[in-house]
Amino acid sequence: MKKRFRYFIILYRVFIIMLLVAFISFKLSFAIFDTVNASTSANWEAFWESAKWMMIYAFALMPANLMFSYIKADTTKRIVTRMKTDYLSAVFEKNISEFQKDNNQQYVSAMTNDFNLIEKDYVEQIINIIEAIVNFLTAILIITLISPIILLIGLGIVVFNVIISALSSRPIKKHNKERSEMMGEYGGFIKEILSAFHIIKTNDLESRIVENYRDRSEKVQHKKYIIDKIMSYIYAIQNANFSLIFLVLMFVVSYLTIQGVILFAGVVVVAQNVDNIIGPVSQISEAVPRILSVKSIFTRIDQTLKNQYVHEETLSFDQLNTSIQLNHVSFAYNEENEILKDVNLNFEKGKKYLVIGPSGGGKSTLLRLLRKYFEPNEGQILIDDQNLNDIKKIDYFSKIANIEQQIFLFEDTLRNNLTLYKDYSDEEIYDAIKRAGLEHFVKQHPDGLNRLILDNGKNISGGEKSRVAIARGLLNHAEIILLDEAFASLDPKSAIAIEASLLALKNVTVINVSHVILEENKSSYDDIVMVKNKKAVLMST
Ligand SMILES: Nc1ncnc2c1ncn2[C@@H]1O[C@H](COP(=O)(O)OP(=O)(O)OP(=O)(O)O)[C@@H](O)[C@H]1O
Repeated sequence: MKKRFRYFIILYRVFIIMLLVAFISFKLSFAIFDTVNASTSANWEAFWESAKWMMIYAFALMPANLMFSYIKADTTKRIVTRMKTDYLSAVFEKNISEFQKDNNQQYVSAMTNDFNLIEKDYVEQIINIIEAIVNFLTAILIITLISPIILLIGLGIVVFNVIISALSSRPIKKHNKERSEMMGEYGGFIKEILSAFHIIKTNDLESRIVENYRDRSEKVQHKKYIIDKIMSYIYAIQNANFSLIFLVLMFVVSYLTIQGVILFAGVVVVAQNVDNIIGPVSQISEAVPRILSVKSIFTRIDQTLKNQYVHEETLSFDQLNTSIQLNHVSFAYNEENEILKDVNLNFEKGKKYLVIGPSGGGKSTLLRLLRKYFEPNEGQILIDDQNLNDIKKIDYFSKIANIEQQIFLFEDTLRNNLTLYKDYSDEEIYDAIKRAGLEHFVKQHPDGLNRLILDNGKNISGGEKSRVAIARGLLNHAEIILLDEAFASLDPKSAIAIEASLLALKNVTVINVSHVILEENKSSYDDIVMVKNKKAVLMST
């Protein structure tokens, strides 16, 4: 979110069209001046000529203003879309380990509530300020040409209002920050109750949840009420200020007319342009506190995106040649609880390993280290003698397949869920489908590979989901397949068949964490790893 300036380069379009509007307004003002002047001096010829130009400029102003509104809306859309897209890309820059520690709701909240506020209170207000400045300067120029003394009054107004704006933004800033945090938690709560829908209904928890929701909603609404209340005080002060400005300006103009410094036509033009002094000052006074109040939201968003731990990865990785070696590896998620201590293991290329051990013993943790989600606190994981920490994620991830019990499916076709949007021939896809035991599933549906998978696989069974994940891994031609309870939701017959096909893969290293040992395939493993009491040791099969 740093270097926000680059998002606003596109504002040149708004600026150009605004200059056009300002130019026409300028010409219109002087056409009015000439028309009134001609009428007071009873010069018909000059009157018709200037009246003609007055009409031309007045009509030209309509399409110019329309174009301005269009460009303004289009520019806002482009800036906000770019900011949102960059935000999501920055989220994907986060380390997996740090992302897992965070509450995901903060990202959801940033992409919804925070960006709505940024659009309304930041982007739109910056555009309003450009519009206001151009209008203000045009009006000042026009009035200065009529009478320079009014320029001094105009500048006085600006200074006064900027001070008021800056002072009034302070309380709003604090409340906006608190509201944004509150919205994050509120969104998390809503997500939670919707995902626990069936548990709430079957356990008769509706009234409790509704009450809890009402309390939280009340707090959120109350915060908005406080912000609105402060904003109304600010607007009231500003309105009083503007009325005063109008009176002062009209007093000065009337005085100068009596003194003979300004013509009557000048009074008309000043009156016509007073709005363009007061309006922009009002717009700027309203926009500045809103823009400043968004600063806290940007700070919060920037913090959510920051990786606490940054390690530069320098090594490329094309293929596994010999082994994956754990050298005195120790790991803890937090200081109190060490999960693995001084683990030494060697996974050889092409061999098949079954990882077993008691629940909570650290099997999945071992896999997470091998998947490069986390780094060992001590010791090293060496991939062909190169430290896994230094290997580029993009290279490494393209060579491993992760198959887990929890499988994520996109709301898209079966084909895209299998290929993960990469290019594979139909032959390759059908081969993976066959080996993963998905043939019947594909054939039974009239749309075949184009059948639609709904909302994370709501319309398919757990076993079918597992097979999709396995087919993905096979299709990816991964060199290292890491499985975590991948067969847990399969019937024994399918589990045995799929496990056997994975164990038959040549040159592919398979590390399978599983509670269940399928006796039929046990002897096809090269080694069994027991993870227990913070240790991981090889046992013979
Ligand atoms: N992200 C995490 N943060 C903190 N502690 C964690 C985290 N993930 C796992 N743990 C803890 O680490 C220990 C090992 O967990 P792990 O999931 O590796 O065990 P496991 O052997 O795979 O267990 P199971 O067979 O039940 O899946 C457990 O005590 C668990 O509570």
